[in-house]
Amino acid sequence: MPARTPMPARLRPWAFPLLVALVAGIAIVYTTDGSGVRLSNNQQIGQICAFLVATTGLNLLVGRTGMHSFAQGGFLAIGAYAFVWTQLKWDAPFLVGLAVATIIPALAGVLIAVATTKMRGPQLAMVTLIAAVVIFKVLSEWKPFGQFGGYPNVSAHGTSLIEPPSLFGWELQPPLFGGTPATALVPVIVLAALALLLYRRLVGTTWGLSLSVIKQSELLAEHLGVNVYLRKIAVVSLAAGMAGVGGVGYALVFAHLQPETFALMLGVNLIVMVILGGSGYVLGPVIGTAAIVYLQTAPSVASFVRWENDVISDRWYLSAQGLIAFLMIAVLFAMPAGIVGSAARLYRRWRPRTSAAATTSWDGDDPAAHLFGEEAVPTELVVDGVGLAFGGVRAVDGVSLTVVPETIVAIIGPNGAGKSSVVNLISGVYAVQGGTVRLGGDVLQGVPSYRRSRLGVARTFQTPILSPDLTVTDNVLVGSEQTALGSCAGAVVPTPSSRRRHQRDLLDVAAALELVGLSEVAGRTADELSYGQQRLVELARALVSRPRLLVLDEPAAGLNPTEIAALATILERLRGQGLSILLVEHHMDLVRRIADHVVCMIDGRVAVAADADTVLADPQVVSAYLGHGHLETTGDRHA
Ligand SMILES: Nc1ncnc2c1ncn2[C@@H]1O[C@H](COP(=O)(O)OP(=O)(O)OP(=O)(O)O)[C@@H](O)[C@H]1O
Repeated sequence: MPARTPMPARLRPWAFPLLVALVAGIAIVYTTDGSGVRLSNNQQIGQICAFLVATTGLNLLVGRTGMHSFAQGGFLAIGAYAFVWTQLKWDAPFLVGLAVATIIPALAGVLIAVATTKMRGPQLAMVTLIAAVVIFKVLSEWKPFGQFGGYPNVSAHGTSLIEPPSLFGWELQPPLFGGTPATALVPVIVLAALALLLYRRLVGTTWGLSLSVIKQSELLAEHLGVNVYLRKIAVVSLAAGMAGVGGVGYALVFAHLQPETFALMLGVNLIVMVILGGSGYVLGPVIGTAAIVYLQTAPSVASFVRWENDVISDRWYLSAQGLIAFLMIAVLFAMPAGIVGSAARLYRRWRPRTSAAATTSWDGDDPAAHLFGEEAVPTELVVDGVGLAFGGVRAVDGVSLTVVPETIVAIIGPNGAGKSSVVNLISGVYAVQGGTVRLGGDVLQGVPSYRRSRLGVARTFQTPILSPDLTVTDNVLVGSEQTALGSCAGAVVPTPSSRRRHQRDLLDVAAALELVGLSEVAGRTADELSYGQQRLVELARALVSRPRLLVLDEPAAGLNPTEIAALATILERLRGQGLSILLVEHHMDLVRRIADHVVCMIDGRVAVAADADTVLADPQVVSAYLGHGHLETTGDRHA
């Protein structure tokens, strides 16, 4: 097979914006041409673009954050009504109307996100479904809003046709008559293009990547410094604002509001568009939205339905909606990841793996010194008399230990001794029941995990938690310092400083990957890696936040002897940089080699604490291990 020429790295970031600009340009030229363009074609294109803004926002929720919301149709309706209000009541300029129609649904999104913050899965979906119904009822039946729902040219209903707004002195004519230039479609197409570019930009930033982590594990997200509560509110609000923009597009295309358009089915349709196209992929909603809008309005579908009624059966009436539903079920049955998702998976199977390249490679001297050299603040961890009980089980009973900078402390002990519970108390999974935990001058107890992470605590888990579809680089990048507003604003509107920060983060990722020996696989997706490599990705992710304390829960579990030796070398290098390292470990060879101090726990208490040789020779330790397994564990307990 001839070698494929990869696109030059310099051009790669421009490929997608150029493609979007090209397609948008063609759509604009076509719809504003006027001569002979069919009204139905213009309305189809306008409707696809209007809905696409909403479905792209929804993709952030469904595809990225794993939150299934039926309220997006309701937010679109709020945007449409708010825009029409500003036009008919205030005679406001177009951009003012657009801003109002974005902000009001975004605020409604905040309300719904706050109300549903503790809900997940079906419960969340149900509440958003009810919200969609309530929004529809209020808008269509409450008089102040209901008056905007009308049908053009039907005097019995009165008419609420919106006068064409003007933008920069340019009248935005809706596609109401065939053959006229539909100038109103220009902003609608531009807004759809901007929504796609925003999505694409957002998901590559630390802020956007954190959404994928929330989908994977909220616990992990908290441990990476993400305030999950605020981030979910932010993403629901952003998606709702985008739905509002979609509503403006809808009002511009049809120049009036037809209340039944915004009924519950709209929310259902929007979510189906995302899933059918391929949730989590930028092109998913494009394909899904275009396919469903086309099918719903295509004359060929109507003809088929007529043919079915006339020829096959007049006893069974197959509606266009019914036919589309059948088609969708068939497509999803064949392609569970949606059209784009399944195509992407096929492509990945076929693509030569060498094509995956890192965006930034490491060409410095010492990656450990890059990450920790200048800014490292040696910090001592002091755990003093902490306790934890689960019902009647005392998992941790008055445990005290200290990790001074530039040392590795290992906690060993038989299964169920309370080792992981101590780690969980330090990282904030559980609240301590008595005792204190301090890192340098900072008191950690009572502080949520995301703040502990920002104070310098980084940890890995017994079983690695990675986002399988993301590249190794992205999986590590998400460990970079997470701040709330700054990173969101920088993600939405790129500034020179946010760009510099992103470049710096990518360089840190390259350094961390070099340090753990994974530079070669930086561009691969996490699910292409071996188990041992996945553990090292977790370690790299913990390192890019430049922690002061590194806590590792059984880092050698599942690794082969060569990988364990490599891990030992990495940890020794990190110790050399002044880090305080605490690890829970069952591999005694590793403990013997690297631990400066060993704490053996038995039944929730510290039984012995000293250097490795002393602890491993202690009769209590020997008998506790003999009771539960082997002390000289050279193999892998989990294998
Ligand atoms: N979430 C929980 N709910 C109830 N009991 C728990 C929970 N987590 C731990 N325990 C109990 O607390 C005790 C200590 O468990 P822990 O996982 O801390 O032990 P460990 O030393 O880490 O064991 P292992 O080496 O098997 O990981 C055990 O009796 C365990 O059953």
